Amino acid sequence: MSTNLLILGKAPTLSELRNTLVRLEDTIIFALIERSQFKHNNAVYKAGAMQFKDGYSGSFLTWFLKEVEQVHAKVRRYQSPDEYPFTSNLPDPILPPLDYPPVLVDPEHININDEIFDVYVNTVVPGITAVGDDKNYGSSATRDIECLQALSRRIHYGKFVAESKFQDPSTHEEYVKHIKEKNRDKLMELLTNEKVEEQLLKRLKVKALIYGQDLSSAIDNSTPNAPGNSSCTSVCNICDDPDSPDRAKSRVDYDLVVSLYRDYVIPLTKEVEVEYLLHRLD
Ligand SMILES: O=C(O)C(=O)C[C@]1(C(=O)O)C=C[C@@H](O)C=C1
Repeated sequence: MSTNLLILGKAPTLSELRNTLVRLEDTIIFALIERSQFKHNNAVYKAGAMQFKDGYSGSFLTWFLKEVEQVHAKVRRYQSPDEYPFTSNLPDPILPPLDYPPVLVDPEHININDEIFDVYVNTVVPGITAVGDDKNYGSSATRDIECLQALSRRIHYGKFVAESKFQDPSTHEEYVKHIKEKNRDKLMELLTNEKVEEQLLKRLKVKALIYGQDLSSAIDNSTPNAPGNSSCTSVCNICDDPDSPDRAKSRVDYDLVVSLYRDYVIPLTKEVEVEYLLHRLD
């Protein structure tokens, strides 16, 4: 987990927030790599597939998530303004509250974890894992929870990003106008920075290529396209050829990581930003 900017006593700047988003890319890629070592294991996600002694009829993942969140709630995880639970009716913390300086104005307490859970279980997991069942249910669900928490934190960070954009004197009046008119499209247009998105997707591909490598081949100089091999000309020194044998050996499909961000992580972050802004003046 990266340094928590939110207990430092001042509102983080947009560039500090973007640095946190960049660090979270690493957390998310490694979490996906960890999950992808196990098969799909559909029994983890299917309600009723596993028999609970207490008669619980949901899925193993939802049961596990609830148990984990109960413990985390007790040590005040969800009092941090960048942490959002997936389950409800959680216990109160057993520790005194921490004093977070108020940065957000979030009257609706926006939480889109249901949507994140749905995308993760139905799209991400089948995409990053091999078909089949290897019975590693506990290990798979543990990794799932790590992925879900990292994705949720990243996406809900959109609130802080939106707040910093709202406070920026160069665009403040425009934001106020669109918020007052409840103009969702104009807000989306104003907060979108295509260049930042483009750079992010490029960086992500390089990271996923590098982090996904099997390093046992990288230290063998005779391996074509191994990092350090002078014949490789790509930016990260790793072959990006879809037919390369290195690609088949990658621990995670880098194009899938890029499409996860392009199709879900960035759009959901922007959805959080717009929702937050729409209620900013309530
Ligand atoms: O960095 C920003 O300005 C953001 O709002 C974050 C983010 C993202 O999700 O990475 C979302 C919207 C922008 O178009 C660019 C990037």
